Amino acid sequence: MLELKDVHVVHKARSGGLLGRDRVYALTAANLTVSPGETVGVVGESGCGKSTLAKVLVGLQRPTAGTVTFRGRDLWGMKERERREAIGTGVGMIFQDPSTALNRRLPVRQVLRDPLDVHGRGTPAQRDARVRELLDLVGLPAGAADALPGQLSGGQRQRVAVARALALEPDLVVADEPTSALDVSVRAQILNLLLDLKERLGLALVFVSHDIQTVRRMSDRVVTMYLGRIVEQTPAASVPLGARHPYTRALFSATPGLISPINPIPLVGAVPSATRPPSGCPFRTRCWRADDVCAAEMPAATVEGGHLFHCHHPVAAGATDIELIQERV
Ligand SMILES: Nc1ncnc2c1ncn2[C@@H]1O[C@H](COP(=O)(O)OP(=O)(O)OP(=O)(O)O)[C@@H](O)[C@H]1O
Repeated sequence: MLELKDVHVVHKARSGGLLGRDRVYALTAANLTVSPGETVGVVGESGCGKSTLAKVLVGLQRPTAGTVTFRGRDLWGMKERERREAIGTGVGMIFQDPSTALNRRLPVRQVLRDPLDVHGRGTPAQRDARVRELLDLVGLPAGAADALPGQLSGGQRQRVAVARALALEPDLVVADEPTSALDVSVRAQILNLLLDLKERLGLALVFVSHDIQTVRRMSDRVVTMYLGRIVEQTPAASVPLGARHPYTRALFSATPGLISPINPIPLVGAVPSATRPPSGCPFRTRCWRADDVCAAEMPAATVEGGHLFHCHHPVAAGATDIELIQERV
């Protein structure tokens, strides 16, 4: 349904740098396919390019290089009007903070009618009916239509954002940290709503989150990003012990409540700057398995069934955290 091929996004550095020429390598050589009905979870530390990937998927970020194919057509080869129509009706996006994503001056009714009006869907009466249907779909009372977003709770606002994303019956919803701005008490409700809607409507879902436990629980496939690169794609059922990339293992090991809450595999040092990524494998400066080969060459993809990873020295499938910690000593 949606495919990224060798997609790069390079920004000019905000700081400008020497002569203003510094570049930020936000996304490098990204290859990703999203199939109908599947849930893809994206994990990685702050600044690794998760939001950039999400924006590329929903057509909000034009790649510096590479192709984005949506329903068999090159998204950035289309005329602007066609692209807006294809993305506007085919992909819904849910942002982190519903307070900023929704227009505060418009009542919920208009927030939800807006995409229907823009894309000329149905008669005015049919649009009103669709608004009622959408509120019902996300578990809000019909009376919520008259409220301004500011009069709703954070959880209710995010329900409105979910309803808006679904207004035009997309095949794919991309949710970028959809619960991180919400109270802990309502996070589970929003996640369950997303899962429920996904099942009922047969949606594909791309779910970006810092909360890797949740990603693991919600997804069919876990995509690990590091310094702008997709370094591993693992079937969620085999995460974490089946993951082969040392970074995925370290990331999941550091999550309380997973396999080794007491002795996580330590991630030594900080993530290098995205303006000067290391040569070869981007993770090598923090990897206990790295050697000269890792510094010389970016590892090609190894594909084993539905599992893909880029590593010269992958961890054995099933290796325990304790075994990996011992390797480091
Ligand atoms: N418009 C921009 N101009 C310059 N640099 C940018 C821009 N947008 C993102 N970046 C940089 O690109 C890199 C990737 O950013 P991105 O927001 O995609 O990461 P992220 O994984 O979503 O981070 P977080 O989890 O903190 O939201 C970062 O180094 C970020 O500072």
